[in-house]
Amino acid sequence: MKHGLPIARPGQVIGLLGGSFDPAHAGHVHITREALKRLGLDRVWWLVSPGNPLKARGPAPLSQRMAQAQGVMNHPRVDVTDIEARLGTRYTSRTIAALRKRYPRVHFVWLMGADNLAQFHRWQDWRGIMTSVPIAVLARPGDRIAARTSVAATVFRTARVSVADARGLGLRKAPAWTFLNVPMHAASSTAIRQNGDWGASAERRSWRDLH
Ligand SMILES: Nc1ncnc2c1ncn2[C@@H]1O[C@H](COP(=O)(O)OP(=O)(O)OP(=O)(O)O)[C@@H](O)[C@H]1O
Ligand SMILES: O=C(O)c1ccc[n+]([C@@H]2O[C@H](COP(=O)([O-])O)[C@@H](O)[C@H]2O)c1
Repeated sequence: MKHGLPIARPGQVIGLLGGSFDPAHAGHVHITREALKRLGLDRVWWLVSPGNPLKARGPAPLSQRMAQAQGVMNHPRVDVTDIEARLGTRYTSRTIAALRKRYPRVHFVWLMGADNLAQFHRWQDWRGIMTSVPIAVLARPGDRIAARTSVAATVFRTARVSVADARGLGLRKAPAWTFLNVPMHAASSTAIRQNGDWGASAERRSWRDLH
């Protein structure tokens, strides 16, 4: 880590998995391993978000989510980071712009579950994200059809890369995205929270309180 940011070598292909991780679970681990394998990534960085701009409910404190995520994700090529808090960014478009500026010779790939592609067109400057980094979408139970018929998938249909070519996704010029129809994992943070296994005593703050 340099200035609290991970070190990356020029030419490396790094997957970015942004999330609330409130809490991190086996589904996150599963898609991370699948992305490493199927996209030929050198590393994956988990970006534990200070707070999802679209979620009204505030997450558990960042330090608590970071510690829990570090306990769940144990892989030599994965870094669990609080990059967005360090950069002072919340919106993905700004995070990606800041990372591309700091790591001009690194190839970033944005990773997300199918549920996020379905509502991707609600993200700030989502077209700008699409045209700045390649994106890999990973199957999630219940969300495959919504993702495939989403606004983003429709608008950028000609930029879709076949699974057969997914290994080279990170070196492609954006817009370029692929849908990885990986074996699905049903874990979700919502279900864990509903079971009362996480964050019952966590101090929760709304996203607005964080600003
Ligand atoms: N089981 C899963 N399969 C595929 N993708 C997943 C899975 N769980 C999470 N993801 C993806 O990981 C990223 C971070 O997810 P997040 O931290 O919001 O977890 P979550 O389980 O979706 O949380 P919540 O239930 O609170 O919305 C998102 O892109 C999400 O789509
Ligand atoms: O930039 C946006 O407008 C935006 C809107 C919603 C979600 N995101 C990002 O999407 C990632 C997944 O969020 P979440 O809460 O579903 O885990 C996380 O990195 C968020 O910061 C980003």
